[in-house]
Amino acid sequence: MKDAIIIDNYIGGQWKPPANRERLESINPANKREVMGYVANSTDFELNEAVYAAETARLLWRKKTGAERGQLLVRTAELLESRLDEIGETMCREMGKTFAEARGETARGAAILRYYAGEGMRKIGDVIPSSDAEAFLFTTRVPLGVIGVISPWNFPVAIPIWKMAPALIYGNTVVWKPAVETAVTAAAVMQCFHDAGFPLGAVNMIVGSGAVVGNGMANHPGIHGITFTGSNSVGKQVGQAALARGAKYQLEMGGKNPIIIAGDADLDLAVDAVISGGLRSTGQKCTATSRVIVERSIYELFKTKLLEKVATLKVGNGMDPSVWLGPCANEKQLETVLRYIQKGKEEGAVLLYGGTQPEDSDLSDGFYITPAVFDRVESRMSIAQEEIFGPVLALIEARDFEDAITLANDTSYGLSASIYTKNIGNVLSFVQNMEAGLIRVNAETAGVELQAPFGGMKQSSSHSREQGQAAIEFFTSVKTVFIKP
Ligand SMILES: NC(=O)C1=CN([C@@H]2O[C@H](COP(=O)(O)OP(=O)(O)OC[C@H]3O[C@@H](n4cnc5c(N)ncnc54)[C@H](O)[C@@H]3O)[C@@H](O)[C@H]2O)C=CC1
Ligand SMILES: O=C(O)CCC(=O)C(=O)O
Repeated sequence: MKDAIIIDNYIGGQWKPPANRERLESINPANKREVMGYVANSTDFELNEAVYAAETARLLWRKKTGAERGQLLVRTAELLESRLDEIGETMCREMGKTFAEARGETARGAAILRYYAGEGMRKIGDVIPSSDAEAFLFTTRVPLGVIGVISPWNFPVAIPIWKMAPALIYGNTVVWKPAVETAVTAAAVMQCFHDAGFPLGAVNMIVGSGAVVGNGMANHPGIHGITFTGSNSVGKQVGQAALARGAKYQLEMGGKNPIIIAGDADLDLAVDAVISGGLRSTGQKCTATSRVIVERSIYELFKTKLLEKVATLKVGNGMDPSVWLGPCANEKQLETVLRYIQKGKEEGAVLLYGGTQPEDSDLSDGFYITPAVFDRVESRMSIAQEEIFGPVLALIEARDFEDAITLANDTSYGLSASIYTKNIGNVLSFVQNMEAGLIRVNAETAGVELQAPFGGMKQSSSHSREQGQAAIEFFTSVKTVFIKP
């Protein structure tokens, strides 16, 4: 067990304790007795200080060239890369995903920073023919100002970086509120920005509860744009607060992602995709597979193959290299998963495998759950409609391919979806009819590429897109310029 560390706020280029000296605990979900950090329980006081620092910094920051801003992002990427093991271990111990996944996510953070460093050198406008022969008409883009970033615990490095890197490269300054559950990992990321030498106040971090700091950010008149990833209920509150005061907002929220296994699919590959997409990170991805829609002709065979493989997955502490599935990230999440497993049984689905807390005494202090496979799930059931955010797979039988598409769309969410088939007609029908922002053919439902737009349809997002060049739409305003001699 390592010693717990103190996590302060980062404001105007300095680490500062909260004025009230209050702390919250961030604990290791693999062993709830291990406190990872005593993290700031900040209030509006620190939030105001950070917004002021960001506001003061923005006038200088926006005057730097894209190349100058990009150099700082590259330096941050280098620092993150030089600390992959350290940050990967902190993440694994603080939120439970395996060390390999945590290290991979940290490397992804570095790749995102490099990508956006390059954005500093790309075009930010268009020349448009004017109706006046003497005039020059063009568009340019300007930063929004101060950006509030509210991030969750499930991707504590990648998500904040894919929000902060584009915010910064396009000339905005940032106030970031990470999830308390992963504030120790967040501080390690923030330290990379600090060590890279960003101007004082360009990036700030305030640690505290969502109800106080997160809500305070959504309502703060000094925050010009707010980008959020998390639950639907909170996302909607953030969006409404921002709308009410005329600020720009971007919300990435839940998913209930389907994978369709068509009658002609390669079943071994499909099983691997369901396991990887549904159970990696203990199912705690908004892109995780949760509904497995299988055509009747191969349903029983697919089920047998899936169960065989699921039974081989080792549950345990993610720092053990032989472990495939770490604990749920926190106690509330474990309780949510257990509640849905109970509800699934009550509503008539058949629990074929898992869904229990392991009996192994070594695991008794962690938030562990064995991966669950439900059979005979019907689309109306809660486990087929509501986001669980855990290692729970719901098998749904489809009469035929058309029925599979109808079932796949039978949800209020529309984040990601995938299909396994060899039939080009099935592929085209899926591409045309699937209501989701990210659709993948012969691949798992998770697997976001940093250079491509990412976001959902229906209730999954505010209909905006993050990542890739799509990020410029949120983090800048278009200015149309007409010049006449
Ligand atoms: N889309 C995604 O990637 C995520 C989805 N979720 C979903 O949300 C469920 C609950 O997880 P939570 O961690 O409780 O999500 P959450 O939505 O409460 O937390 C996400 C972020 O919002 C902040 N927040 C909380 N209340 C706030 C408020 N009133 N105003 C502004 N910010 C606030 C949190 O501190 C955190 O930084 C999960 O079971 C899962 O279904 C959770 C995390 C990520
Ligand atoms: O699948 C991914 O890599 C991204 C998932 C995500 O954005 C999320 O869970 O919030």
